[in-house]
Amino acid sequence: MTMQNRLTINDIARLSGVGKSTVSRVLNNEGNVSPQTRERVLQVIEQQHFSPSKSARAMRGFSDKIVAIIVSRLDSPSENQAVRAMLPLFYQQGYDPIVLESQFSAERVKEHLQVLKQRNIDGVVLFGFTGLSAQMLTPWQDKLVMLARDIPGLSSVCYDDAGAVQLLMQKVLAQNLREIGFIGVSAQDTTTGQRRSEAYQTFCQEHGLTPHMALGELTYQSGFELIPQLLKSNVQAVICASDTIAIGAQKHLQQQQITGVQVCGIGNNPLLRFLFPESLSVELGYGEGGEAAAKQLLAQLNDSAPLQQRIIPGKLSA
Ligand SMILES: O=P(O)(O)OC[C@H]1O[C@H](O[C@H]2O[C@H](CO)[C@@H](O)[C@H](O)[C@H]2O)[C@H](O)[C@@H](O)[C@@H]1O
Repeated sequence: MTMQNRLTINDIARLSGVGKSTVSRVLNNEGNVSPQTRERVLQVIEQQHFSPSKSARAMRGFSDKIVAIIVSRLDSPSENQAVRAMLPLFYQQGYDPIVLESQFSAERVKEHLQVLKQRNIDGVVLFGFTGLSAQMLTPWQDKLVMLARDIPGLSSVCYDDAGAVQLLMQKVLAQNLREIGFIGVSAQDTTTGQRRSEAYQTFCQEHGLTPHMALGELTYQSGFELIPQLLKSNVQAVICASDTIAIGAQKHLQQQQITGVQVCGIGNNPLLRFLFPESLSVELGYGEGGEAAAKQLLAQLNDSAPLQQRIIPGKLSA
């Protein structure tokens, strides 16, 4: 346990030679404290790396109920949709949400969880990813819901990765397009990578189609740079593992004035619909997933509800 952990407002008051209420007034930025005293208290707070506990926060009029949302990327459109859907539910129940970012680093998640434990945070929604271990997360199982990934022993809300690819493949095949390419991401990413790529390959095998695959990153740039490889194989349609990748692929086709290639994505991103309305996409249920994760976490925290693993079904967007 760190020094920071053990200190209370009483300790700060003692070390500063003032009363507890004075420390509280300084923390609250209220008047009625001389500049010298305020300076002294702030110095002690800084020296001791003091941060007020949840109960002290409550004393200062902040909510005593806090949930953390650990996203993988703050600039991810899909994660933003999910976060936006969960926020109103937390607010309704009097929880203040705080947002942290993992950048797909298990080490960073570990650090975040350590701090959240020290701060006695009520619960966590974690956008999961490959590389997170059950060992690290199981101690949190009663107060954690994972989104986009499942780990045995934890509540989770996942998307139907394989189902989304199948929906798109069926749709383009029904249009009698048989040269279908795929732009995916590395199989080190279990869901967006491995599951979606495998669904594509399996579908090709089952329907006697020749696979044409290119793998890159979760970026516009990847779609833009990889589609030329598939065009060399005269593809008539390209399934992209995400709408972000599909936007990049469409941008290339637009720049090169290539028409007649049906581009498909996954995620029903409004930007893809706005820029390239001729694209096909699957509504994977990010909003629904965010809502489901928030509801599950609140049920665990408020009613000790049992852990639950759920998969949101996707549907072709209109
Ligand atoms: O371009 P985006 O809108 O960010 O969508 C790309 C994919 O993002 C999500 O998957 C990635 O983050 C997940 C955690 O949220 C992680 O589990 C997964 O491995 C990453 O690929 C989202 O879940 C996918 O549906 C999006 O396609």
